[in-house]
Amino acid sequence: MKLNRGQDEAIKHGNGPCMVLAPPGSGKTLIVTERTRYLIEESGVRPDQILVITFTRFAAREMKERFERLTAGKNYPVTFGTFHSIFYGILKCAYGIGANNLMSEKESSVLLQEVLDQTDIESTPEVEDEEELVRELLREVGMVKNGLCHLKDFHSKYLTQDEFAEVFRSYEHQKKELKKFDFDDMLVQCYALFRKKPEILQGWQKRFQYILIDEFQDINRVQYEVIRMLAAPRYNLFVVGDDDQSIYGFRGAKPELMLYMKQEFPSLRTISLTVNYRSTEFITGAAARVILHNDTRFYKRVQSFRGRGQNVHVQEVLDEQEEAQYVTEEIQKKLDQGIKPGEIAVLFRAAVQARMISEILSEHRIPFEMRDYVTNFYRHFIVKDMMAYLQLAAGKRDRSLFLTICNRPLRYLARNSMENRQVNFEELRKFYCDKDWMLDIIDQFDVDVRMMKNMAPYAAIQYIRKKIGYDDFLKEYAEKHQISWKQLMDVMAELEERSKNFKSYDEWEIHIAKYTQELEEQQAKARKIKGERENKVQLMTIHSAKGLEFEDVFVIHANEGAIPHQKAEKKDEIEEERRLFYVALTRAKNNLCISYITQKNGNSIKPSRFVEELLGQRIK
Ligand SMILES: Nc1ncnc2c1ncn2[C@@H]1O[C@H](COP(=O)(O)OP(=O)(O)OP(=O)(O)O)[C@@H](O)[C@H]1O
Repeated sequence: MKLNRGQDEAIKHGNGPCMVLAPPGSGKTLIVTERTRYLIEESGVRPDQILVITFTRFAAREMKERFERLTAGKNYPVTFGTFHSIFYGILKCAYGIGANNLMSEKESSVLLQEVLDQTDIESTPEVEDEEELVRELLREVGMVKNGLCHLKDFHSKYLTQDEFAEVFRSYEHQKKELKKFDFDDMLVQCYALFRKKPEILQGWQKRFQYILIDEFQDINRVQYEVIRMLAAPRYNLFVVGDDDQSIYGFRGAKPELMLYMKQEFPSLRTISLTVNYRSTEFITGAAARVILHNDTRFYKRVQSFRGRGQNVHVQEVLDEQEEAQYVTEEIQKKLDQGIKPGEIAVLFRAAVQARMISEILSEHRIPFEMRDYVTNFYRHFIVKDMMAYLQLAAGKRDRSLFLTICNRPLRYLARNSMENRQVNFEELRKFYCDKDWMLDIIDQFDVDVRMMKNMAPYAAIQYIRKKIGYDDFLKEYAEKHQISWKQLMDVMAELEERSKNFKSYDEWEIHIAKYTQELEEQQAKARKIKGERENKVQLMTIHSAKGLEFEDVFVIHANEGAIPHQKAEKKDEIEEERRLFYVALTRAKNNLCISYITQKNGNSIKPSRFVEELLGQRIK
């Protein structure tokens, strides 16, 4: 492979800070491995003094493998790792913490859920269910830590300032009591350690005299600060990145730190690369037309090394079903032409958008692999409410079931009227014996539960919605929390549709347990690092596709509300969505197909503004 001038210059950079700014497919990863080899073999740097940092375990492993292929058989002891793995190693040496001190994502969620249960905080705006609220709050807790923010300066999207502070403090306190560290603590604790113990910092500065970082645009404040301390006093800091591919703002990434570096290190050498070796001209051109609409970016010139290639294809389809059929047929044609399944990717903004395509691919017996977490529909709060009603109808009387739905719709039943593990209507009547109007409500509640006793799930759900008044409750809920009522009705419609397949609650319950187990097993597999992808079509979110490349890429569901995501409103949020779309387009080497739907649940839906930017025209 003949390196271009910019690549050669970057690889052979001497000492001091250097930043390589480069577009997709320009060989950034290649430069990191080549430079590491160069430092050892040409500049005489000791391999154990070199630290190479990436953002994901997958990327770290791929980088290490590329380096090992490059330096076949030499087994240089260079340290490759993610920020987390490296900072964990440092904390391990300093405090002797071990794997049992680390909290898994699941444990963090459980703890945060417990913290929420100890407060009076109700389900809140903008999230669909408790599970999503926990996930979002954990992300916000992480943002405070990763951004080295003061609590008073942080504004939660979901809780008031006081509520968020209460949750944050309580979560941190209980975690400390358990002597546990979560994912983000690794960074914050390392930062605190280096500030408190200069002698420890000096030891690590001596150990890692050359630091190289890939995907630098994804760095957050605390990572930046720790690296700055670690790289001192020599600042042999070599970073590569592309501000247009910064897609982790929602987790606290600060691409502007790339700009900041220029001010902080006046001696910083900046090298810009311009050649894209991955994608054809049609693809790089289409991607460039889209990203030009972002204001906050470094200007870049990009040339394709590959020639014109095939035109980018944009396909309009009626709905998700038709889209999945279309993409599956196109994939089959590619496979018939001899393209390996692993060289084909289907990319989407959110994992739920893979539901239909995965079903149709299975029907056609096309092997595929999903990389992302798909939320379990049965964990949605509406579904949980319906299930609680159905269980009461089936004769169960657990307190938790009563607590779930006793005020959905509002019945004015207080928690302390249900003190026992098992609740019965007689006890409720006794509790409210001096309030006639409450007795009427309880009687009606009792009648409703008995009415549903012999109903099939579909009929029972109809009864809950219309006779008990659950739809009205949802309407009020949507208004109070300013969320889309239509979205809640979509969940209801989907649940009703699914309920038709089951004659009784018991039958349905068995199905849900089996489905949940299968989903969890598939997700546990997906979490493991994947190597071999040759034999399976790759289905993944755009976030997961970062850094990867494929012969053929299908970007599905390119619609307003999906990408840009419906929650993205502010200019910077839209710009991050545009960068995501850009990342998706630039994964393709030869063929790129983008599809959008025109109808969803009977309503018309618009194509993404990014598709219009790509085409250079409005779609009518
Ligand atoms: N000088 C070169 N000559 C030929 N091919 C090259 C050259 N430099 C890089 N490539 C090839 O271009 C492709 C993209 O390289 P690489 O994955 O390193 O890009 P990247 O800049 O890290 O991309 P991204 O930012 O999109 O993740 C790879 O297949 C790589 O082998």
